[in-house]
Amino acid sequence: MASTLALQPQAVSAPGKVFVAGGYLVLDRKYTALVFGLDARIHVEIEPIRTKSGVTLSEIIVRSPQFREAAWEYGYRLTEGDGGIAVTQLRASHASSLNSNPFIETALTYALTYISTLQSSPLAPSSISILADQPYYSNPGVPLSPSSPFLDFSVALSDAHKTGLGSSAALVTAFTAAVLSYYLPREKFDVESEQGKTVLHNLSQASHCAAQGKVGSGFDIASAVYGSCLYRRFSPSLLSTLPPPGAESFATQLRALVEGSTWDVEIAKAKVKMPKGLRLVMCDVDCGSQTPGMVKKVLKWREENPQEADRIWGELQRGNEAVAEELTRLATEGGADYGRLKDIIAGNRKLIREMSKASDVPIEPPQQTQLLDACSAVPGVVGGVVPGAGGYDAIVLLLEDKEEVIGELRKVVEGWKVDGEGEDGVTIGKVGILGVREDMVGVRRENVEIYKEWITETA
Ligand SMILES: Nc1ncnc2c1ncn2[C@@H]1O[C@H](COP(=O)(O)OP(=O)(O)OP(=O)(O)O)[C@@H](O)[C@H]1O
Ligand SMILES: C[C@@](O)(CCOP(=O)(O)O)CC(=O)O
Repeated sequence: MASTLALQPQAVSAPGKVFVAGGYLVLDRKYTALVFGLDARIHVEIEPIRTKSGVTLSEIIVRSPQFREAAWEYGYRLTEGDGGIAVTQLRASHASSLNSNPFIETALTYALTYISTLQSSPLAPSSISILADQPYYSNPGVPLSPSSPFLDFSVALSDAHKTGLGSSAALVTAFTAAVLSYYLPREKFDVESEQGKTVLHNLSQASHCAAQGKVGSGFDIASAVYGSCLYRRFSPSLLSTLPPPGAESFATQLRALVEGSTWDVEIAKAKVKMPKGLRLVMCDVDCGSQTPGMVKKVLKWREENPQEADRIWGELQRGNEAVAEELTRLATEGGADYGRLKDIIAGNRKLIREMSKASDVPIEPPQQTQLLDACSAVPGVVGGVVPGAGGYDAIVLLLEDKEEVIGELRKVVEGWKVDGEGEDGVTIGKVGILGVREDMVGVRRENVEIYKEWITETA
């Protein structure tokens, strides 16, 4: 498959997220979430395939050069019956095993299929590189050169320790945007335009859900596209009638879904601001315990105790909106009296603990209560919460953006030690401050030059 037009290299990045308020509630459209985009981004660069040998390859090669054995080669072809573009992973050699990456494979299938509905010319082969900012993983890494912003982690992706910033959502968003920007002319897709963002959001939600095999609230894709926002989810039924890739009419239905007006998602960027003197800090908590099934268990509790759950969720929703309103008020009117904000956050934490207890799910378990209380007592720290679904592995704090406040906070968290295990048998280990803060900007085009040293030719 060869194209007649010379395609220009493109690069796009999308931010990670921290879910400050509305975990669980946001699964129901009645409620909203307060999500902040972070200044940690996943970058995707795409360019024509270059081979040392000069041989023409008709495939799309995706690499994540910061990790070992992280290359995926795909063949692709237009299917019959309007089933879209079928993507097949190829083996690099007979000896190598197939190491699949469902997020990349699905995002590629959906993006190429959408493109195929907009233009009939064959899609030229390409080479795609993924580069992630350091805070996504807690593994130590080394820069390729002193000026390089990206680290070589020297491990396989399966050995990367994720810090929970939403790597798959930022990846799917940046990847989809890069592929669309590369193959489509600007008049058909412009990542900087509102229409372009809508298409990107809808397409990325559809492929991220398909790759995950479940329909979550989609807050992570929304913040990867739009940055910090107040988010009301789309109706999950929107995705239920889409046929699977390759099935009859997948391509037409995907385009209709992505461009259609049925999306009832609400993204309010204007309702979320960060006052000038404040910032977010995230702490990663080293903890062996994973808590699968938390969402299922909370939803079951809600189903079985509708009155109690409605009361707690109603109060939490008001508290969550109050956080957004107070932040916006402080950002607009100025002032440095954070007393009200402190009270609102403390009130929300109380409700979260109530929900934890009632559902018997460790959303804010006692180990995290101790850590949050200690951090909140540091002068200049307004408050903090367990982000997203909660659990043992992270906290997020709102504090005055001053060196001395971070310095004092660092002393508390880095010396943090819980003696013995909690009643639930879980011990939390080392706590570290992640090198991230909030960022209001979502997906954006990048200069392709910054990735040069990471891009390798194909043999
Ligand atoms: N740098 C990368 N290169 C290629 N694939 C990646 C990269 N980072 C993440 N991924 C893909 O995303 C998957 C991780 O996604 P997952 O949804 O489990 O976690 P997350 O989005 O980082 O975390 P959370 O939802 O807890 O915030 C990896 O298994 C891999 O397929
Ligand atoms: C519990 C939930 O509301 C938030 C999960 O957030 P996180 O994966 O912990 O960042 C689930 C969802 O919104 O899809």
